[in-house]
Amino acid sequence: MASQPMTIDQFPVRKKEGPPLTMVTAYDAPTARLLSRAGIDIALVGDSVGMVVQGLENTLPVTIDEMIYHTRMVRNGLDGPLLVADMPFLSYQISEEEGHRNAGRLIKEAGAQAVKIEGGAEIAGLVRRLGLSMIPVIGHIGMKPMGVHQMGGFRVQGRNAASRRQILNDAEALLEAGVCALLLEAIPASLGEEITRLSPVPTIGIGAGPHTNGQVLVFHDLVGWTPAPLPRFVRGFGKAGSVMEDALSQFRTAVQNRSFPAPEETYGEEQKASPRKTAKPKGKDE
Ligand SMILES: Nc1nc(=O)c2c([nH]1)NC[C@@H]1CN(c3ccc(C(=O)N[C@@H](CCC(=O)O)C(=O)O)cc3)CN21
Ligand SMILES: CC(C)C(=O)C(=O)O
Ligand SMILES: [Mg+2]
Repeated sequence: MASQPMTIDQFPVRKKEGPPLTMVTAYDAPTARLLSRAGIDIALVGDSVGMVVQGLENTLPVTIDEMIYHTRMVRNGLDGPLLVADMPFLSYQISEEEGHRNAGRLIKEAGAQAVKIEGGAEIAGLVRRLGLSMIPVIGHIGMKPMGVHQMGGFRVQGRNAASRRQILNDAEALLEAGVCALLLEAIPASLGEEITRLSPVPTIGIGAGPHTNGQVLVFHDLVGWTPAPLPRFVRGFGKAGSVMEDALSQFRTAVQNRSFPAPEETYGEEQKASPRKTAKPKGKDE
């Protein structure tokens, strides 16, 4: 259960003391309720919705209107975790003005409390501009899934000296521009450690090793609802996929052998209290 609602002013504190931050993706209200009940710190409405929910091969087709729609649904079920929304592909790359308008929509129309943006030094101007509108930004560096075509697939980043230097430069530029946290994706643990050491704000890692100030995973991956093969950094903490599949096959069997619906699951012609669901004593029906 959520104790104190999570807010961004607690980030510097959680960097220094307390347990590592937990962030999990959510795309709808029922999932938001689960995160809230489990005491997760941050709900991320990720553009991974394109892959995980829409069934696409990458995140590029996701639109700002889809992100607003999903962020609203999450907001409606959320009680406690901080609400962060991803800026999708082409919602901020064309101009700072467009980025400003779209980040503002996620806050104003959808109820996000911060936005997350893939990019390094090239988005520093936008981060500063959003800061002037008091919109908190999480910078997302390392593997940036929107670069899938440039990378030729989803590839671990920062493994050679030049790439490592570039990611460190990006981290420094974002920190200078005033990000409230850094999300580090698919980089060697030693680089995750180095950025965490130089950063005054929390780092949250996904495939960035054990030294970051928090960890994030995609909901469907961590509950065991994503088909194999999974990236190396995923741990399936549950078996939600097989639990739901089992419920579905039980339903199919029960319908086919006519054990469902049973009499107590069936309406008579008279109004009758259901023995399971109402407190009305038996025999007092009108
Ligand atoms: N379900 C899901 N989980 C995610 O973590 C996730 C998404 N979707 N969609 C958006 C991005 C894309 N992500 C990905 C996708 C694939 C790999 C992957 O295949 N990694 C390989 C390593 C590749 C290499 O060695 O360079 C692996 O085996 O870990 C990693 C991150 C992370 N994000
Ligand atoms: C994987 C996380 C960090 C993300 O950006 C997303 O879910 O879109
Ligand atoms: Mg994303």
